[in-house]
Amino acid sequence: MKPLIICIVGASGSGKTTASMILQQQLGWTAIVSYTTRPMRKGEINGRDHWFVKPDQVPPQSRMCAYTKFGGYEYWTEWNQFLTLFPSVYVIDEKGLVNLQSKESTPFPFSLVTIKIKRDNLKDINDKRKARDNDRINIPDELYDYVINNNGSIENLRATLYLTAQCIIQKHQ
Ligand SMILES: Nc1ncnc2c1ncn2[C@@H]1O[C@H](COP(=O)(O)OP(=O)(O)OP(=O)(O)O)[C@@H](O)[C@H]1O
Repeated sequence: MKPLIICIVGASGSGKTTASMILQQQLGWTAIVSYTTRPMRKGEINGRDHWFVKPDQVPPQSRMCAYTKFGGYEYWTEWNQFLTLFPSVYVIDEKGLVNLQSKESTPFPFSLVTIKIKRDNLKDINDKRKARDNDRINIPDELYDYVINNNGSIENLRATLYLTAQCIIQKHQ
């Protein structure tokens, strides 16, 4: 069976990290944590939100699987991170997803499942983070495997993700 990577995409503050944590806690799925040159924000934890590294620690492209530049900072994962227990959850931006999709069959095959998280009224997100969303490319909703509206409570999100995960498991077993 091919490794299964669940890619979670969405605007800043839409709930991607929350969704990833729920899937890890609820289903025991592992997370693929990307490296970044972005400085750590308050409340973030190295190894949970990202692996935070200095610009001079960026490896050569040949070691990278998915790569994106977003808001002036680099984000990537390395091939060896995909050699884990599966399914794995991977919070990724649209450019990184397109990059990853282009590598789905090389150098070893894996299956991608894409989930878009949408949330209205992102009033808590500051302008700097909103401005960075201008760096994003638009992937139409219909090209995602699942689109989840995160406009209710976190409990609602938890319930929707549980059902979505059951669908994913059924399809890929
Ligand atoms: N359904 C919800 N109800 C209430 N709060 C929520 C809900 N979903 C997410 N949040 C809260 O919104 C904030 C942003 O969520 P989260 O960090 O998961 O977003 P994100 O998409 O990962 O953001 P970023 O891309 O900027 O890292 C967090 O404080 C989270 O607890």
